[in-house]
Amino acid sequence: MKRIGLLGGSFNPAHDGHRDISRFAADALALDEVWWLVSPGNPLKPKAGMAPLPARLARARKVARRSLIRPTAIEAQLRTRYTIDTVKALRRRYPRHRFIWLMGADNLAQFGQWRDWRGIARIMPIAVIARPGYDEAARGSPAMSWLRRFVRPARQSAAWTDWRPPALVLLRFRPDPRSATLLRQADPLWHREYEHTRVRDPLTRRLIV
Ligand SMILES: Nc1ncnc2c1ncn2[C@@H]1O[C@H](COP(=O)(O)OP(=O)(O)OP(=O)(O)O)[C@@H](O)[C@H]1O
Ligand SMILES: O=C(O)c1ccc[n+]([C@@H]2O[C@H](COP(=O)([O-])O)[C@@H](O)[C@H]2O)c1
Repeated sequence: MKRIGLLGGSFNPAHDGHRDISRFAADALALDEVWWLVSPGNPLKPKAGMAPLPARLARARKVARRSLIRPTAIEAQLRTRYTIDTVKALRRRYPRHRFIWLMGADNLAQFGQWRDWRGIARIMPIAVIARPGYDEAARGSPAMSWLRRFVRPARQSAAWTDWRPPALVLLRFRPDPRSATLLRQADPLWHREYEHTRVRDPLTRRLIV
């Protein structure tokens, strides 16, 4: 049985903030691995400005080097876009693993707009990582008014495999202001470097095109 954190994202591009929050969360939650689910396309985000999936996965692999992080584009293979479908498919495919959903506070602020978000929370525990500028919106979010009753103390976070979902834990590490938006502003063509890179998905061994 492996304990796995799932961090879904556009990773457009992946950055050291993703790496640091993943490592902190792995520590707090005693995780064996953190899988970065590099999304073929966030259903709520416009396609414009989204770098190609192979470039986003290649960059994520580079940022995640020599760590317990495994970037994957498995949603492309599962043909899932909505997180509810992804988490159901992953549980079927890996019945021996235990999964916890990880997300930054900005995602919790929007969580009420995700398809069947209560269903997601009923499937696996959720750990939310504080993020500068978003914590108030997250605390007051529509989803939080339902999730609040399921909050567990952060000091118990390593015991998450004993929790019966819904269960939510709020993790606070050193606030990390890094974001993909800032990186795109500094270098909108960051993905050029990966244009001719052939990238294999480390989880499925498939070539990503
Ligand atoms: N600095 C950070 N602190 C906390 N959580 C973060 C941070 N950066 C990213 N995350 C979280 O990592 C996951 C993937 O993030 P994503 O790929 O959207 O990167 P991003 O930096 O938020 O991108 P963008 O600026 O384009 O929205 C999300 O759950 C997001 O909340
Ligand atoms: O399932 C949904 O309705 C849904 C709506 C918006 C975002 N998500 C997921 O949330 C994760 C974060 O996305 P992003 O683009 O904010 O990095 C990523 O895994 C998306 O697939 C999921």
